[in-house]
Amino acid sequence: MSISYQTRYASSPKAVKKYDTTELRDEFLIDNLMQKGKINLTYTHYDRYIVGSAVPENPLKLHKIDPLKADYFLERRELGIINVGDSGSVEVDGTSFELGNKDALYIGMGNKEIVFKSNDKNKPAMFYLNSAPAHTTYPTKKVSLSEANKLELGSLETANDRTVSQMIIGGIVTTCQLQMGMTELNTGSVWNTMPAHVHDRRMEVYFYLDVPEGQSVCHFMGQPQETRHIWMQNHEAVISPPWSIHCGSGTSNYTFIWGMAGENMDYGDMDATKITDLR
Ligand SMILES: O=C(O)C(=O)C[C@H](O)C(=O)CO
Ligand SMILES: [Zn+2]
Repeated sequence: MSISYQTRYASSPKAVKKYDTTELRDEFLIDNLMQKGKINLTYTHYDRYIVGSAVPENPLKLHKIDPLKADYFLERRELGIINVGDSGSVEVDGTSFELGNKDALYIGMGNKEIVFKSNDKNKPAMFYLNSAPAHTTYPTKKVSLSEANKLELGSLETANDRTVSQMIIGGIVTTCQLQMGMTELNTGSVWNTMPAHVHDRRMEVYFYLDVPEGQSVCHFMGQPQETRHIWMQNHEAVISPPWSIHCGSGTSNYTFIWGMAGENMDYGDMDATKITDLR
């Protein structure tokens, strides 16, 4: 089975300032995720982060892709997976890990055969995938949402009452540079990541889910004094360059998965922007 992949090169803030809606979406929006029976990947040149999905009706194997120039996908990489669909499993060199809805799995460098399976092909698992280059092997580990480290942030008064679940993060899982987690907005709250921040030491990707039928999320990006927006639908992802803010406001509450890589593994390493300084 062939895996479909596309490549995204990195853009400078100077260039992005001049992008129109189509150019912004072509460069940063990933709107081909969660297609039944397929593995779709986007290889970005932002910290060589790969974003993708696997939705198995029949078992799907994660083959190497050409830009890796490797013998197998995880020869020099690590992989984070969060299941946003029905139950399924991921087989890692013959060991099977059951993943229910919103369970995560970290797979260390050096594992050769990764196979995605759904428990019921009519109600498939939907595996969201993030991968970053790795320099050593750390143990593969499953993390359920209840095992995550929780941060209660924001308030209903400012429409940003939300729970951040840190899932693939130091203290829970040891990784080379990958971090992943999930942020759930409570009913009545629509703003994520406000006050907004940048972190020039890490890139980030947001994947929006649990967006109700007929609703959308407006994702904000750009330098704090030169912001742009991208309207996003359920199960779409957006690349956030290290120089860009990444926050959003929905027409209802929703959930999103964040994933990051770079040279600083400290989640709290963020340069916040005063809300009133945003332009
Ligand atoms: O709601 C939030 O705030 C977040 O989830 C923030 C992200 O986790 C993030 O941007 C981490 O750098
Ligand atoms: Zn961030």
